[in-house]
Amino acid sequence: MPELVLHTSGRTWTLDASRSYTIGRDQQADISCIDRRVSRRHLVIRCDGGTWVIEDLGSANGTFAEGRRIQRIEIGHGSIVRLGDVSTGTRLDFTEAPAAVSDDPVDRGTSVAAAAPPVVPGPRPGEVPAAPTGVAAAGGDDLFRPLPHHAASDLARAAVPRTPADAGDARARDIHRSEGPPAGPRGAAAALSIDRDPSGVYPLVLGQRLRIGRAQDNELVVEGPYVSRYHAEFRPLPGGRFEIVDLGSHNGTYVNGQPVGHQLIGPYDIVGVGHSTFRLAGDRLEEFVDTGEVSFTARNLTVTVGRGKTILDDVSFGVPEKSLVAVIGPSGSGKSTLLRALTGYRPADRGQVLYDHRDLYAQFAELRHRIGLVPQDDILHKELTVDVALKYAAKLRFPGDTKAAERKARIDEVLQELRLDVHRGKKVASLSGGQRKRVSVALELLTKPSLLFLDEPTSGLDPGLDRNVMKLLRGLADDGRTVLVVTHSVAELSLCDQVLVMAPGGSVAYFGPPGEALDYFGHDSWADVFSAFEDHRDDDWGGRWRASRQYDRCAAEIDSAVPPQQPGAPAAQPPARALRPKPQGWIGQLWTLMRRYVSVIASDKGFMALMLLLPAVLGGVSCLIPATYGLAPPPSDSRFRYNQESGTILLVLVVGMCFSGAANSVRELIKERVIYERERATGLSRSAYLMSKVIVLGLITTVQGVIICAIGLSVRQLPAQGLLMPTAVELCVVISALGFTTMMFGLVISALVRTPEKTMPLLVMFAVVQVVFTGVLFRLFDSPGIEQVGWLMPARWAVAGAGTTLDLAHTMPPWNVDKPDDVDPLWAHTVTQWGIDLGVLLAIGLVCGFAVARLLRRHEPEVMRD
Ligand SMILES: Nc1ncnc2c1ncn2[C@@H]1O[C@H](COP(=O)(O)OP(=O)(O)OP(=O)(O)O)[C@@H](O)[C@H]1O
Repeated sequence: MPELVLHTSGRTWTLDASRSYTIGRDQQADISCIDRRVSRRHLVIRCDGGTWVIEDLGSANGTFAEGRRIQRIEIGHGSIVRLGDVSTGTRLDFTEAPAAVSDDPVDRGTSVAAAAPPVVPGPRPGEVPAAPTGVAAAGGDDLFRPLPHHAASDLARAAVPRTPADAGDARARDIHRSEGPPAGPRGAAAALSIDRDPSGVYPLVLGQRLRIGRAQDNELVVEGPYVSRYHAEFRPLPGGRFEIVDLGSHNGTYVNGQPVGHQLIGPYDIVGVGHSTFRLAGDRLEEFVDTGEVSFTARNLTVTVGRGKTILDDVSFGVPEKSLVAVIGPSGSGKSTLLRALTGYRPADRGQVLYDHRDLYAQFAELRHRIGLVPQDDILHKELTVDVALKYAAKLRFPGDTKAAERKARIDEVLQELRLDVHRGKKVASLSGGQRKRVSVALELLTKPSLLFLDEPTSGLDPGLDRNVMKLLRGLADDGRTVLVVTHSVAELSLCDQVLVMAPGGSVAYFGPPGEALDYFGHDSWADVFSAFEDHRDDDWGGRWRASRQYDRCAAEIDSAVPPQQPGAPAAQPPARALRPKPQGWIGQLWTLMRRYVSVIASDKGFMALMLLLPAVLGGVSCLIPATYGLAPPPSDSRFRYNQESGTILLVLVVGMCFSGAANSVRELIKERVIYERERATGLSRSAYLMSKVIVLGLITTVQGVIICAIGLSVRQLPAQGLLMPTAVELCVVISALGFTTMMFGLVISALVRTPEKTMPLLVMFAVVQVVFTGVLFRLFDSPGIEQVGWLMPARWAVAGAGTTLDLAHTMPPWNVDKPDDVDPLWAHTVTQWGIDLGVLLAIGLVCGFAVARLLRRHEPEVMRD
């Protein structure tokens, strides 16, 4: 009986007549295929009474030969069969094995491969041409899985899978490797999806582009909140190769986790667009949509702080897909540290976090879009209504070309899913703790993350709400997400699939089903377990866990997640360029942030009133100072030569503006630090964020400056003419500039402190220091040390600027009556000096801006720092 040779997707099997072969997507199939259109057990090939036959095993999409669906046909040399689709389905070509082969099946297969490359028959009329030769064809073998070990050994005796002309193929791969980017992340990425079925397989027509995006007129429509309408394009290159080109997408196109503008794609490369990843497989493109059915594994995570103190100790566990995992443990056992390590906020010093076999730290730029994190504190502006808060969040996270209607539709969907629609018009501040937590979860769900982390979502909630929130999380996991929740509450652990128990010292004490946990510890209640942790803090809880039989089960899962190309690789940092926001998004982000900020301010009527009242009062109190000549010098016919009060009035105006400017901003960063941290991790631009504060607060402060001046100067006599402009206008410019700079100082304080309470003492200190350094109370110039410190003070330069306009040096009495011309050089009544004073004042503000940007960096997820 002649042996039959099967050729498909660049591979060849020599079939032995003494046995049958199943083909299907099932890993247990003799020949396992990953085309999604192929059923798990699609067909069987066997030799029946001396004739080779194919029998469809009731496949969903059918088996086709000669343009029609078949149930059973005889096959032989030249037969062509397609699986799943009549013209584009996976193609099987059959030829007879060459006669001159050795008796040994393995040798036989090898000799066929080496000596006689299989002859694949040409297409019949109506057939799509066979896979293109050359590079694209070489990648085609990936459509078929490596055989499971048991099947491989079994088949080695009878069917020898091999690529067409192995040597030539190897050469083709070498060419790919030598011409592509260096090894590293590329190799790591090759592990992706090898054991997953693609969600879709699309034919690539040689010479034709394939555009990917949300819009329906793309050749490949990809849905998702992170996909732009026209996102990226596979472009053909000579030689059957393809490059991926980003079409200016909002959230980027990634190759092996790194953002690219355009890049040549080889068969080992993974292209990321939104929640989809693509891989070239011969003459087709495989799509893998992340629907939450992915593994998530922590391997040997270790975090050390200070002088080598370990706060997370070799933590390993593997989270099954679509599961709810609770992390519990006594206070200080490293739960928050673990969460920060798992989400990339503070990567572990050693170890790996593997998401779908991909290194999260190395590929954070792309994978961050798959992660949702609900921190302990709310990540919404409490002043806004639920609807408005979600609207701004969606604007910041979705691509710029997402229509308002699309965003609204997603918001509606999420609100409905979390049963929040009835609360959508309410202010976040007016919601209960549990409802607020739901809104935070809703915000994170907007972008459909497949992994959701929550840090103590039930803290402060009563047992009923605790249960409600945990049930919500259970539902989210069931709907196709992996949810990991850090919690202090053990009441609802039974709702979870797994529980990770952290022990003092940051090691794992247990990981597994919650129902088996108490048995493992040998206690009746969690209170007893936690007491045992407390009483035996120095015990080796981690060692005990690793020695347990439950650990073996867990270890196997962890090992299976390791990508083969990068065993034991240290946690890598992503390249800085990966983290820079796209320039085209900057203006959009700034505009949205400014609008949101104005909405937040406008929604607080009390605060708005105070903002207007403060300068009005400060300007008003300056009017109470009795001054016959106001801010002007006494007239020449007066009996007075000097106007002492002019300095006092100026001091009150300047200090009032200092206080007002700094007070505007001193709480503005600290009060929304958690929101900033979270948004930064989702791609918010630091400079756009800072600029939004500077512009909005700058405008408010300028208005305040005008109010102070309008009230404070309206009742005063002023010198008839300023240096460049009318005196009042010139003074107003300087006072407003002072407001801007002190506002920037306030931002420095706000970025510096760790708690809002610390802002007030610092604000008071700042204001008092400014009073001292105005240069009006005592002589500052020619006082070594003090003079130089004064140069750092905005008030010093503001008084100087106003002083040049008013010619304060000659209006106020001299410091030394014997030397009336020994005047402050910064007060010289010249246009140049006015320009210098104003310039330095603004320059201090600018320096403050850089300082704020630097300080903000400290509060960002470590992987986002650039
Ligand atoms: N940056 C740091 N420097 C020094 N020690 C730190 C640092 N961060 C955390 N720690 C210490 O590491 C340990 C673990 O802290 P972590 O906040 O992760 O614990 P936790 O289990 O979340 O605690 P809790 O349940 O009280 O929130 C604590 O002892 C903490 O003091």
